[in-house]
Amino acid sequence: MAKKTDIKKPIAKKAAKPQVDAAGKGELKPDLAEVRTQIDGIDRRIQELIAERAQWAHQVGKAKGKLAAAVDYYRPEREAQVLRKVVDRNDGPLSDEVLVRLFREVMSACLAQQEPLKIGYLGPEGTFSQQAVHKHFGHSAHGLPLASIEEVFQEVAAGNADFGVVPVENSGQGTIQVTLDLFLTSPLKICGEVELRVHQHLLSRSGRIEDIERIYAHPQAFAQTGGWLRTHLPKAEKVPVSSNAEGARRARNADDSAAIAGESAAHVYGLKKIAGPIEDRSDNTTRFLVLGRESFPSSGHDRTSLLVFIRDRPGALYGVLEPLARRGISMNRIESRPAHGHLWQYAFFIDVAGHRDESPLKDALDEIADKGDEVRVLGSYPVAIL
Ligand SMILES: O=C(O)C(=O)C[C@]1(C(=O)O)C=C[C@@H](O)C=C1
Repeated sequence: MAKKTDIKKPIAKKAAKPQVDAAGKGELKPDLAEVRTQIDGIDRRIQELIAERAQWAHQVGKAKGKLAAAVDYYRPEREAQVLRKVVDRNDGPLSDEVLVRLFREVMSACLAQQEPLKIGYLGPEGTFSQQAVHKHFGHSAHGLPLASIEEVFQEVAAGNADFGVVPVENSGQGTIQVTLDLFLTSPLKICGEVELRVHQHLLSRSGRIEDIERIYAHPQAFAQTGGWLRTHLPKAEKVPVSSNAEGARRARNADDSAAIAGESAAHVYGLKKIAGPIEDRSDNTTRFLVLGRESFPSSGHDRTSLLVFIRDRPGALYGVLEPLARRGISMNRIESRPAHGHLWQYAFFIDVAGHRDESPLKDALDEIADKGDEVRVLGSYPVAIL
């Protein structure tokens, strides 16, 4: 839980009066009807406050002037600041995760008053990408399931989706290379990141493990559950498919088939859970990036993704990293990919702390650009909040 900065307020103005319990053991318990009266009163106040907040959010919309579309009202840096304040104020009993989720939904609904945002993601429905969309944009945003990560890039670039959500790395399996490669040629900006705990489940029509001869899953899901599968279903045929939800869709049609997918796919495709969670590592987390067409200002706690094309000369990579290190800028990721069209030349994807418009990162980027290496800022965006 967050650092406590607030004085704890009473939960209700008037606490429910305790009573002696029916069994007469001397234990005090509150009167149920009175507790419910208190809850009714609080609910009324919460509802009034949510309505009042929605009216103010509408005023914010007007203050921004007459803008063309919903996408112009969305402010990721402001949302991050609102959520950080929620975490900072939290004094329990609900967890930071729960409160952030609730406040995200409130903001999502406030923004959708103008018009819901359209968010492209790797479909079909029931994928972890869809869960990431809900986690970051709330349920008032309109999800647009697309056939491939490439299509997510294309639809955002063409303006058919306001933003896109694409997976970029998994804590156990590493980088999703297709995503990085698409940045080599895309003009899109990264304007957010989402971290999602990924829980895999074995799902089938009957829910009986003894029926299973074939398993459908995305190659990443097979990699994340290899240990469990070797122990429990060593003889089953493994069929790789384009997404876990696609596997669930196939498993729906045959009693001898199962899919590895998230719980939401079980609901969407009417499957039963055979076992889960079955991932080999309990901290299995996937990081997603939010793609947009614009850059946003600093939120006060940001990360910047850079794409650096290194010319073939001694110490070239050092020349890029040294100005960052000298200023104490921490780097939490570096990844190289072959630069398209240049044999044996490499593009480096580097994530660093800070925002491109603020010192010390701004000064370091100016210095690197002066040396002649090509540095593209893919985006500066708020560090993921829970
Ligand atoms: O503060 C703003 O700019 C708003 O539009 C309000 C609000 C909110 O509900 O707090 C709604 C949507 C934006 O993405 C950010 C914040």
